[in-house]
Amino acid sequence: MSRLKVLVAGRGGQVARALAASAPADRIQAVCLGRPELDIRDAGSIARVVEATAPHLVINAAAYTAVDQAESEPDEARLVNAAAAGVLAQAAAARGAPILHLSTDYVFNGEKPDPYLETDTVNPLGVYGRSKLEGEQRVAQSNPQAVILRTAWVYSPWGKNFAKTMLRVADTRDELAVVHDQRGNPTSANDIAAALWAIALQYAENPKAIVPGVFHMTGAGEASWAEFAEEIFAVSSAAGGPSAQVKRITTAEYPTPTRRPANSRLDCSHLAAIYGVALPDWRSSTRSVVEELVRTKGWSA
Ligand SMILES: NC(=O)C1=CN([C@@H]2O[C@H](COP(=O)(O)OP(=O)(O)OC[C@H]3O[C@@H](n4cnc5c(N)ncnc54)[C@H](O)[C@@H]3O)[C@@H](O)[C@H]2O)C=CC1
Repeated sequence: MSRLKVLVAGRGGQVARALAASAPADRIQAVCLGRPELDIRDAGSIARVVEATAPHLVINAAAYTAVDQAESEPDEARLVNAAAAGVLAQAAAARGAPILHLSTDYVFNGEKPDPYLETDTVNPLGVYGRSKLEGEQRVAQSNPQAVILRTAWVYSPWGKNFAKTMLRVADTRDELAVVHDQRGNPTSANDIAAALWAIALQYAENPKAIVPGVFHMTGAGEASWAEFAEEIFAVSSAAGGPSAQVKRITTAEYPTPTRRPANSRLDCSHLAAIYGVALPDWRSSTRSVVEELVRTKGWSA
């Protein structure tokens, strides 16, 4: 194959922007589309775009990601994250194209004391997690070459994310209360993009390289939200950006519309074993994203 043509759905999102910024242009032609040209809720829009772009592979980075808001918009969350994801996967399958589909750590209830394996029982605590879980099932049923990649705690220089929120709040406050009893894997959208391109390139080399299934794909290492915030402020302060004192609190002290899993750490060894892909440690990636945010004052955007 000369150049692999990849359709990326969800253009404005963190992962889609990271994909657009890092596509290896000599080997991959990335066509990144979002609304209004590609609205994945609209099967006609998917059909038109897939016919016009004729992709060899599809990446679904479009999603309804407002975790708390999903509790009051369950139909919309389900439409985007489940039904639409299935239709996109089916449209790819009709062309013989694999789909790389992103999912979430929030498919788990967080009661396991250790990092979750792909074989562990799923049991989402809220609407968002349930809609993403149904999306996994629909995508897998609709495309025999579906690679479902569960990631977590995504941050980047773009869009809405925890790192930007911390810097924005620290710009005006000296102290910040952050929960310390939820543990997970902070994951840079840039690292997700690099991993997705690595898998796509394996397919470009060898069409038999796709191993379908569910894979965990997060930054290496782990943190609580409070530890993540502390690291963000340490890097920011060293780079001359805003920082604040972190007051470690419990989830009970910070109620939200959706319950979050106390433990959402994912074991990523299956991805390493099958695709040879492992994401860097979250601290090194946090450093580069926060330094960029400080350089560009990007937290205010
Ligand atoms: N942000 C996070 O912390 C986490 C994200 N994920 C998953 O990773 C993937 C990427 O997440 P992010 O890039 O952070 O999300 P994001 O919210 O930054 O981007 C999602 C994009 O999808 C677009 N979109 C929504 N509905 C659409 C539709 N009907 N048609 C076309 N585009 C539509 C939005 O406009 C947005 O640009 C998603 O599948 C998400 O569920 C998983 C775990 C954590």
